Amino acid sequence: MKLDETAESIRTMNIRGAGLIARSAAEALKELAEEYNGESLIEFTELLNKGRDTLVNSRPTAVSLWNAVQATLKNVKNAEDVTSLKEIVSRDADIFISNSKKAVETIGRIGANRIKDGDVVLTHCNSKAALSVIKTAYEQGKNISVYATESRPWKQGLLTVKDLSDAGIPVTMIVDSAVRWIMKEIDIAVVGADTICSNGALINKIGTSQIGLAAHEARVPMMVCAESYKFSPKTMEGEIVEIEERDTSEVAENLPPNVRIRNPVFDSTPAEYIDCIATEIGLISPYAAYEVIVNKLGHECLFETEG
Ligand SMILES: O=P(O)(O)OC[C@H]1O[C@H](OP(=O)(O)O)[C@H](O)[C@@H]1O
Repeated sequence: MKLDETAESIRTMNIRGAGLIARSAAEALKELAEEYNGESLIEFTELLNKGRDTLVNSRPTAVSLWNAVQATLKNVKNAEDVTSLKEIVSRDADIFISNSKKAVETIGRIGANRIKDGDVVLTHCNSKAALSVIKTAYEQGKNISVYATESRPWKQGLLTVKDLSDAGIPVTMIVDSAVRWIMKEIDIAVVGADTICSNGALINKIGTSQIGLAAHEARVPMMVCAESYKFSPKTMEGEIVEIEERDTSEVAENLPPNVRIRNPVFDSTPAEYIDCIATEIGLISPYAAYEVIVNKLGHECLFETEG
């Protein structure tokens, strides 16, 4: 798939889920590099930078996309010629993609340790990292069942219930507004992440903060499942994460013309509602987000887009 097609597929949500978006972006840059048949290092670098911008502008909220292109292009400056630049981008894309897949597996193993035999789990939207945790717990022989939210307006919950059902896990779908009513039956809420801020706040699918609030009220722990590239270095500089608002036709059509619709598709859950974050580098407190950004992602990535 050409880079422009990948960006368009991300925008239209044919490619979706923060981890898959990240891997697809790395793959698109790799293909762009491999297909370059010119001889100018400057022209090649400009092409890659343009590709990076096209990808990053396709969806604004999930920092996984930004971190993926940073990781793929971080050594561009070290290339001496066109051939070495191709090799560098191809290698760094492969490393990112491979580490990303391994991270989802590791998160499954670590997060599953927090799920007990007999637990009733609540999940939201369709997170590969959260599903890795739930499926690993089930594969460990734990007798669990799952409530999955519908996740309006895109109804990603339908993907989740199919996946869990295919794995043999008892699953019940509920509408998003049933979360607080059902919470009394829930032992643990397990959700994914699009972005985690330096203050530990979680940006995830719209409705996640209501789950956090209801779980907090009911003293039900909420575990976030997130690869380290879901943490945002940009928030360390005070950036406020842009919450994507998508086309209103996704919510409803043919309403009277004076009815306004809004379609924010992410929200922010404060750290105080989050029990723990299962990452590939361990189970951490949301208040350790700053350390993950500094130690795992590095300050360097903050400044690479400048100049
Ligand atoms: O990376 P994984 O864990 O698969 O998904 C993380 C998050 O990405 C999704 O966003 P969208 O459906 O692309 O808007 C959901 O918000 C999900 O929780």
